[in-house]
Amino acid sequence: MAMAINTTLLFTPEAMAKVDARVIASGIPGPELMRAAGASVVACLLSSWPNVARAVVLCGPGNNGGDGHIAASLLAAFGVPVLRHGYAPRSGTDAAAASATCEHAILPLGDYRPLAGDVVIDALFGAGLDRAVGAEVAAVIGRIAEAGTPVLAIDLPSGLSGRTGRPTGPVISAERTVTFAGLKPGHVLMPGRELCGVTTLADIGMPARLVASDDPLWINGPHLYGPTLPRREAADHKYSRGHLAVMSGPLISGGAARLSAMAGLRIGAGLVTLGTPPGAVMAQSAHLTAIMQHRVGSSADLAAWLSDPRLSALVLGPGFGDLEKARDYAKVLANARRYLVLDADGLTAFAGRTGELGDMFAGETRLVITPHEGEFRRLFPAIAEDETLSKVDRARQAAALLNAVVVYKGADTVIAASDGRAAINADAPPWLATAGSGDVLSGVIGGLLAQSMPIFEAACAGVALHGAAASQAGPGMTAEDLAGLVRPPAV
Ligand SMILES: NC(=O)C1=CN([C@@H]2O[C@H](COP(=O)(O)OP(=O)(O)OC[C@H]3O[C@@H](n4cnc5c(N)ncnc54)[C@H](OP(=O)(O)O)[C@@H]3O)[C@@H](O)[C@H]2O)[C@@H](O)CC1
Ligand SMILES: Nc1ncnc2c1ncn2[C@@H]1O[C@H](COP(=O)(O)OP(=O)(O)O)[C@@H](O)[C@H]1O
Ligand SMILES: [K+]
Repeated sequence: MAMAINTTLLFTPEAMAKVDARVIASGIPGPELMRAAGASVVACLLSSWPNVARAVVLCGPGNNGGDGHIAASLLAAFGVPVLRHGYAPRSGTDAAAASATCEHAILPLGDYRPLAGDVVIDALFGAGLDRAVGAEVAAVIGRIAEAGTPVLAIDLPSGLSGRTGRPTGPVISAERTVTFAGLKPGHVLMPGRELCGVTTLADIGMPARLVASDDPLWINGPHLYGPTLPRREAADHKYSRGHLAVMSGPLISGGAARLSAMAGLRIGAGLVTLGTPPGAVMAQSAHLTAIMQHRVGSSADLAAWLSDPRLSALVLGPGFGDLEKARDYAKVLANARRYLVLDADGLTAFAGRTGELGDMFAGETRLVITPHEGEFRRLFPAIAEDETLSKVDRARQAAALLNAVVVYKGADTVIAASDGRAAINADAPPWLATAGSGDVLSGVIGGLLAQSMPIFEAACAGVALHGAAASQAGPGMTAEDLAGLVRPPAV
């Protein structure tokens, strides 16, 4: 039978509980899963800390604790000194059976004092955590952090929500985390990703067909967008590869639009034109070679330009400046049924007016918005303030409100569509946090839209390829370097 880890879907704790139930109902007993989970924890511990002096298993009352008991008994069998501190399992449960396999007594949690050479196995709470940990757990978390004792977390560091990636209160900071069958949002959303340390996904013998979920939530990657990437054909000519327009701001802030336009060209749009206000045309000309210009000073100019049907996608916002004009242009673009990437000033222009923006772009989804945290808060204050919502929930709600694809940026960029599909991008390097890198992203997405990629897939691919270019550039990268390194993958 094919056993599996699922490396593309993300499973909320609720979705993973359904997987568990399905697997057990299929005839694989819970204790067997627990034994495999405990064994994978031991394998990780012994390969990462081969010189461990003492393995200290902190065990909670549920199945997370059960995995810890299995690990404790295996480690003892291997001759590793073992200590168990924590709570007794509830009687009659799989965790109780697991606990009975270990002869070491369970000492009170509060009695644990870290020693040099200890490695802590955190088996207190995993997917079942639903509130802040109590004072006793908080105290031991504090002592471990103070002593700098390395922690290997089972499933999730205790105190971290697997759904939101946010701590519910005091939280373990792990060096490594071993989780099972599939990642949870909490492993990739910030700050969860950092609190987990290095996360390993272990195969515990669940049949592949059962490691599935109805929730359309993925890790971002080519499994989402690969089949829809623009294909290069021998008969291609520049017009067949799409025409992207980037609206330029005034003289003082034209660089942002240039970065965006350069990225659009690099990602493969056949033509890229700056729509430039008359006062900035000369200055832009001095900087441009492959990128063309068209004079656009008013909504009427823009509407006239859009009579060219080849102009299929536009970017509006980077360095744009004039908020009223941004609103007018967005309306013209919506009426002309063009694809629009709205970024930066284009987003600020609609603060307090998201209803208006959603109405403009009703019907087939043609709008992508790319807010960073500040812009998201400005646009959707009520959603942003709701502490019960994860970043995925927030992006999904915003997407549904606007009938748009939302690219909610950050170290854990979330891409969400109005139909509920969502992806989390977890591998962008931190040196992307540099002025102008967001302008490059809007151009990448715009360039892919101009090449007729479907809108959600274009946004996912844009975020992934933007991150890949940054990884290639390395630390010290500037937005100019980044725009120069963006490339379409070979298809
Ligand atoms: N998915 C898989 O593939 C597999 C999963 N497995 C493992 O199962 C784990 C999930 O087990 P689980 O459901 O028993 O939950 P777990 O995290 O042990 O919590 C236990 C109980 O603690 C309580 N509690 C909650 N918060 C609390 C707080 N702050 N302070 C105090 N108490 C708190 C709450 O009970 P309550 O007190 O509310 O009645 C809760 O029910 C999973 O993480 C993985 O390690 C593997 O064994 C096999 C394959
Ligand atoms: N710590 C980080 N790790 C990875 N990517 C990041 C990080 N911080 C920001 N980014 C990415 O860098 C880009 C910054 O965009 P933005 O904030 O709009 O910058 P700017 O307005 O200067 O262009 C986004 O793609 C964002 O997701
Ligand atoms: K844990």
